[in-house]
Amino acid sequence: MDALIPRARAEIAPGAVHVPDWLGLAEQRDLVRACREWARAGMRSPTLPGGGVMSVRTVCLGWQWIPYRYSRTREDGSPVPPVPDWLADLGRRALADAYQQPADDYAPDVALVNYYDDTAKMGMHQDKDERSREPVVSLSLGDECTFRFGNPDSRGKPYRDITLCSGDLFVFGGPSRLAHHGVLRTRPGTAPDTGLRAGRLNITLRVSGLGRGSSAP
Ligand SMILES: O=C(O)CCC(=O)C(=O)O
Ligand SMILES: [Fe+2]
Repeated sequence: MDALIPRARAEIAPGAVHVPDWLGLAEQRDLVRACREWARAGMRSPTLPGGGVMSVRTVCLGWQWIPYRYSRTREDGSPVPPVPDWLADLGRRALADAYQQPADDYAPDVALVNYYDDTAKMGMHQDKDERSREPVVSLSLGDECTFRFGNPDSRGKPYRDITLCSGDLFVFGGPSRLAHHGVLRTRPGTAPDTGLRAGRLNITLRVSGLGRGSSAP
């Protein structure tokens, strides 16, 4: 993005807030390093029930998201490592800053780390496999993308297309918690020096509402 034009915090829809440049470069680099560590377990492209394979590659913390449910174990049967406390703390700080009110009770227990290569995208969908309707916190790292944020009723209009850059925060909750959203495209070569060689990373924090000991619904 053109750094000469500061991008302002914006409410994209009721309960959906974009906070540009929320993370400083040092924090972005720390997160990229953490993602690289989590990715050592292997990042996979989820297969949809219809047989399609997503272009995004994902590694999960807390609960494994398998379209369209959650599991305590990964594909190979190994347990999913928990969301680290520092990441949940970051989620609380993000929510408080986005909504400009305390968020001490926010306790994300799911983190999806999505990696987009230069051609990956994500179709319009709702995040609705959680039992909780607590807000979703999303952090972007690496290349910019065009993010489409719509409405809860359909994949179509009204929606808004915004650019998410490295370090940007996007939160959606309240009336927008079940809004459809997707990633239309990334823009290769637009990242600052985050330590990521290519592509885009997105960390999505959610509250599963599934409880500690429970199994997937
Ligand atoms: O990559 C993004 O910005 C969005 C990711 C997303 O919507 C999801 O993982 O459900
Ligand atoms: Fe999503």
